[in-house]
Amino acid sequence: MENQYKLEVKNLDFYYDKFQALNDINMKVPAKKITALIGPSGCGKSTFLRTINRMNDLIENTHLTGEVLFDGNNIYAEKVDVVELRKKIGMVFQQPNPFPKSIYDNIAYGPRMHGLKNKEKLEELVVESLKKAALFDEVKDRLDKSALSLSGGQQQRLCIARALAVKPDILLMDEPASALDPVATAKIEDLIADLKNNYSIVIVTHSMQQAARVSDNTAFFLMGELIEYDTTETIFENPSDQRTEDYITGRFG
Ligand SMILES: Nc1ncnc2c1ncn2[C@@H]1O[C@H](COP(=O)(O)OP(=O)(O)OP(=O)(O)O)[C@@H](O)[C@H]1O
Repeated sequence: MENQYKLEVKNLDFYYDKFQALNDINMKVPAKKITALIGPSGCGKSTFLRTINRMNDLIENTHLTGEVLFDGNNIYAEKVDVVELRKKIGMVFQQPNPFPKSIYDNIAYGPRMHGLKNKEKLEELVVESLKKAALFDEVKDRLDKSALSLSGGQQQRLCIARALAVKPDILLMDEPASALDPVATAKIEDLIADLKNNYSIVIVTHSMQQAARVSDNTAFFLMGELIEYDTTETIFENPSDQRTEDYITGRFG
């Protein structure tokens, strides 16, 4: 049987110094689905997302207890190679953050770092990644131009292409469209829907409309706790917790 769940989070507590930002999170993330994380500002969505590929390791004075199983293996086990892990679990941030390099080099950077030297293979991979991120047609004549010359929406798709180039399994997205206008946002949402066929996606969003539009399952967080996690339809149409209902109907948050 193919692994039904890509990720299994068990009894996860997370602390910034003495402040507990996540409290006993238990959650299973299915493969090749889109899982949205929603909740009011400061409830721990981004913190939770960063625990999934150990980005929080980069923040001083943090610690966690519990487990995050990726394909059944605890990513916090001692022998885990974090660079390899982040290759399999890629991340796209709120602000597009291309390197100040050419479009081509932005995409080629990761594969090169992981040892791919062959020029033709690299080129193939760059083209393939740009196509997957629905950007190729717009940039194919200027791959040698600076990535910073692209529009915000194009830059974000470039960052998605860059994440795809190292062939991840999971894509983590932290409000990937919040810095973009509605047209660019729609493109990113279409792209995310498309990517679901091949990747498992976890997306943090402030926009409940966006969660409702793109995701299969939705998790509602409040003050560091996972209050309710169900199909997106259930969360938005028939939530079982009053706090979820209050949030999605706009009564707080
Ligand atoms: N680097 C940090 N150091 C200390 N505390 C932090 C740090 N990052 C986040 N926090 C705290 O942890 C809690 C959760 O923050 P987090 O950014 O995960 O929330 P969020 O739900 O993603 O919020 P938003 O929607 O505003 O981005 C907040 O109380 C925040 O102040």
